[in-house]
Amino acid sequence: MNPDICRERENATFNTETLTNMLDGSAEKTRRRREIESLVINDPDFQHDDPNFMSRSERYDAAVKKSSQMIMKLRDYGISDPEEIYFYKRTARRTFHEAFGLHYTMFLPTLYSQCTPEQQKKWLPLAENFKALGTYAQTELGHGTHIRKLETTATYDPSTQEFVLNCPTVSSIKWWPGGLGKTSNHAIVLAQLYTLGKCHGLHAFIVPIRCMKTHQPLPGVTVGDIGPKFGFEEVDNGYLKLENVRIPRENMLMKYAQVEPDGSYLKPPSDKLTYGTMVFIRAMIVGESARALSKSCTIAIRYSAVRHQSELRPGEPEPQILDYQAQQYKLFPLLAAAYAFTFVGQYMSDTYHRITGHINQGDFSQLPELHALAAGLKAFTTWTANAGIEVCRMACGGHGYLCCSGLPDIYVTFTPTCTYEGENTVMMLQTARFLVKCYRQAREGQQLSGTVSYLNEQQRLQPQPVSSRPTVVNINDLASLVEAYKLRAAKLVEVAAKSLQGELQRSISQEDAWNNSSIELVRASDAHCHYVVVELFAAKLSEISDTAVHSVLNTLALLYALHGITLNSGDFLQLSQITQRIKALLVEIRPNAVALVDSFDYNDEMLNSVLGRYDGNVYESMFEWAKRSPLNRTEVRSFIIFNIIQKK
Ligand SMILES: CCCCCCCC/C=C\CCCC(=O)SCCNC(=O)CCNC(=O)[C@H](O)C(C)(C)COP(=O)(O)OP(=O)(O)OC[C@H]1O[C@@H](n2cnc3c(N)ncnc32)[C@H](O)[C@@H]1OP(=O)(O)O
Ligand SMILES: Cc1cc2nc3c(=O)[nH]c(=O)nc-3n(C[C@H](O)[C@H](O)[C@H](O)COP(=O)(O)OP(=O)(O)OC[C@H]3O[C@@H](n4cnc5c(N)ncnc54)[C@H](O)[C@@H]3O)c2cc1C
Repeated sequence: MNPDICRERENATFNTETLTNMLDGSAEKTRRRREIESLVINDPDFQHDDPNFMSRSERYDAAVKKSSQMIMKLRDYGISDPEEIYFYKRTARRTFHEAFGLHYTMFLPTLYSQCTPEQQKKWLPLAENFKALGTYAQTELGHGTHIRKLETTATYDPSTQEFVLNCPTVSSIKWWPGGLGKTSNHAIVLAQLYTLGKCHGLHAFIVPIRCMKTHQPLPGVTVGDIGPKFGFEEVDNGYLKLENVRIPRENMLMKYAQVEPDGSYLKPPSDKLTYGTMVFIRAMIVGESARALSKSCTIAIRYSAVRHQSELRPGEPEPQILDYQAQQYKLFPLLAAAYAFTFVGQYMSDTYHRITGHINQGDFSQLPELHALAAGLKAFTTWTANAGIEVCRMACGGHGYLCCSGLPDIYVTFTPTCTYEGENTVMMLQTARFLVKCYRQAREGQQLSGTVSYLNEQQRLQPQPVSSRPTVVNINDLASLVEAYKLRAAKLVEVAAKSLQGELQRSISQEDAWNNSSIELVRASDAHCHYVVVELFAAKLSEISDTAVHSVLNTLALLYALHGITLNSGDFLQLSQITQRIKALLVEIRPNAVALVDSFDYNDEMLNSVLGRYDGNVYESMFEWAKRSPLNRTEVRSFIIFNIIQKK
């Protein structure tokens, strides 16, 4: 064990196992998680070479094999709990997505949430036994964000009681769905529904695309892979062109809207229920932001504890780079954000399941807030985590740029979360739409609830414009900082609402007024989400009984809140005092930095990083990894080429 990393662990002021248990929910949950992870770690079938040594095709083939093995093994182990399946899979797939990913994350959830009981009786056994292997085909070449303008059509033919699906233009070709290129034999296709000559907008249909016996594309189906991407090499994102493909009427997902055999249309309680799967994934991505950022911090902080470089005091040995204030200022706010997002991810998941429970009982009243919260937190956390992974990579110097560091793979796998499932800017504007509506309701004296109730508070406190009030904070008191974030959010929501109002008074259209206020609208959503994150971090602290753990997390929470103020100093005051306080907090966190990342409890296999190894023996393992590179399988390669050139 590297002596530096040993010393770091000896210096910790809290028990990492206590914090790990808290993150898992209990000591028993930690034990069970580790037990499941060890099933993968000790399984020779999952001890394979680094995908970075493979071609794209080899990576895809290996991913399909792994997905298949996981299905069989989970069955053999009798593991059926969704959370335990997730622990098993995330250990086996390490940093990468799996070939069957869309089947699990979007195809199955759509069947669960949008099929009638009769449809579930038919399709769930097929899908749960992987006879029907599916994807979620919504995006087209011409439209990803503006889904009301998607062009694929599903036209009802009452004479045969079938829908006829068509992609009438090049821009209507389905493009991007994961698992579409080679893997899936079915797709949930989002198409404009036409019946009795009228268009009823976007609805979901189960469309067979390949023969379940031969896996060949079915008649009228053109399907394939869209080619190499920035990352996601294990996933065959594909294209799909449908030409007069007929499906039975019963293949329209009819839990909320129906088409009768005669073609008459029965509309849903809300036309946004078709969008339900997207809300689910957005809510789940918040937790993925926490995991990607916490893995990156684990790698960068452990490496910074064993890397010695440069000279801090003349004549002294080279210090650990973790002792540089500049290195601490890069990494510790991200460590704080990783903990913050872990708690927000838990809150978002709980809130999603609570509200969808009400929706399943027919109460749709909280759907707008769920949509706004999932959209905003997905954008807020992925933008922060995306930038943070890059900071962690660069904080590791040249070795961070090596694939064996794990950081490039984490980055290229995570970065599309800022785009898919709702492009982040668009998502922030969706949240802003909800905030402006709530602001206006508060002004009219309506009582708000949930995460926007502060808009009532700010109205009651002082009727004059919120934006005129100074923000004074006690920079050592988290509750005071939460109030500052709340006031900032209220201010920026008011600024955005007043910008809209001003634009409208210039007698331009609602739409132009909206577009001309987009900067303020996005900033208002960002401030709202930032307040929610800080508030949830503070709320979590109140649940922690262990004084040592409470103390170290309180320090992280103060750092997260104060650092956020420096990033948005225009919205707050007292900058110099805050900078000094931040420096003092960095010093406080320093002895616990490694213990804090240890508490995330990522085993080396899942971390997949020679820099972030638990034992800190970085250089030895880097050299071993490099020697396994395919280019090193032969000594004389470029020399032969060189000789050929020389002889010409
Ligand atoms: C288990 C872990 C999983 C995590 C990892 C997963 C890995 C998987 C890898 C990749 C998967 C990627 C899959 C995809 O990308 S699928 C495609 C995703 N596409 C999108 O997200 C499209 C984004 N665009 C939209 O959602 C919409 O176009 C829109 C931007 C929201 C606009 O929609 P629309 O034009 O209809 O709406 P308006 O803006 O006019 O608003 C009208 C009212 O509707 C409300 N609204 C909008 N959307 C929703 C919704 N989803 N739910 C509820 N309500 C919604 C909106 O608030 C307006 O309400 P109001 O009352 O103000 O009128
Ligand atoms: C790795 C990956 C996996 C994917 N998997 C799937 C999948 O399985 N199934 C599926 O259906 N799709 C999938 N997608 C597609 C994804 O959902 C879309 O790319 C995403 O919705 C963004 O749409 P777009 O690509 O059309 O971008 P656009 O909407 O064209 O965005 C381009 C730019 O325009 C801006 N913009 C657009 N509209 C507005 C607006 N109203 N106001 C302000 N600015 C605006 C955006 O902010 C952005 O900067 C995947 C994408 C990726 C990268």
